[in-house]
Amino acid sequence: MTTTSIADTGPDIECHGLVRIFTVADIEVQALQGLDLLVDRGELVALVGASGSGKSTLLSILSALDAPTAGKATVAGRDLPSLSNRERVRYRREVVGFVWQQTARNLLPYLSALENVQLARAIGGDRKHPERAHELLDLAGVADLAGRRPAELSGGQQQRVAIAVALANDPRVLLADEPTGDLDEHASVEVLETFETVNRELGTTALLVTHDPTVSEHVQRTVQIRDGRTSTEVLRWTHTDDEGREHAMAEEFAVLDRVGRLQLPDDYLARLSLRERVRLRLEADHVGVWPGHRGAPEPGSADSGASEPHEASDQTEGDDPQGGDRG
Ligand SMILES: Nc1ncnc2c1ncn2[C@@H]1O[C@H](COP(=O)(O)OP(=O)(O)OP(=O)(O)O)[C@@H](O)[C@H]1O
Repeated sequence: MTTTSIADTGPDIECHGLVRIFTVADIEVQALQGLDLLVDRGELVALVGASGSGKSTLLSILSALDAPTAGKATVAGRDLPSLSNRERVRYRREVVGFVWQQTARNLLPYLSALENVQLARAIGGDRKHPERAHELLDLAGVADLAGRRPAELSGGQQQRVAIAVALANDPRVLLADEPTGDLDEHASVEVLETFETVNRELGTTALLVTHDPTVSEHVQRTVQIRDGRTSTEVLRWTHTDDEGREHAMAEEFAVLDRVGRLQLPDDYLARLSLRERVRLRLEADHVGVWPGHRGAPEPGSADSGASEPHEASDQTEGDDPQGGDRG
């Protein structure tokens, strides 16, 4: 469904400094600790991360099921924390579609695949185009199973019907929480390929939260979340060489937030014993990072002196990210 209130420019998902604190028995858990995330219109992005890193918390906020403690969360131009109850219902019906891990949350067991899609369309207010439900099942590769109920479908088939249901009202953004969590490898690939097809054919923006290591082969970007913040991203693209052969390319980046923070990968920290404080040096085209603890090797010769030990009086208190050698 196209509504005039949906923004046509800018990223489809925009989170800045997102914080979510849960308080249980006077103990605070910081599930999201200033998370930044941008997903452009038409992107297919996977969000991965260890258990407890904050993935489901983020998805609950983007689904407008939960509100952040602080920070900004915008989807298709809608400022989620400021939505009224009524706007939230419309948002969930018209702007976003959901695919959950559990079939019971996606499909009604006593309706056929086709009836599940038709019902979702009717709830969205469109009873005029019955052929659309067939088209969506066809897009998801399950048109021949239209008359079957969920119990008569395999797990992978159920999830592909669930994708058709999620698309019933032509949402701008598709959100999926562990959509392949209960599936074997073969069925997972079929479901991930269905997300790819939907993204390619309909241009629907999609964010898939997953533990599935094979997801990276099916998306343009994999964002890693660590301790409630996005830490690294892997971008993928196809390079065509001079002989016309296509090569799948990938490169990993650290995420730099708006105030210049980044998380170094765990294995870098371990390999160089980086902890507590590090020395930084600004070079012509890069920034060097060295261990900063006492006895650690000093950076090699350099004339910039950006992070050399220096008189404390040269520095405004709090300006020195390394803390210098003030001990
Ligand atoms: N309702 C809640 N009350 C208290 N703490 C919560 C609540 N929901 C999540 N948390 C805590 O917030 C942190 C992030 O949880 P979250 O479920 O977002 O992680 P996750 O990355 O989705 O994990 P998993 O992959 O296991 O689903 C965890 O420490 C979790 O215990």
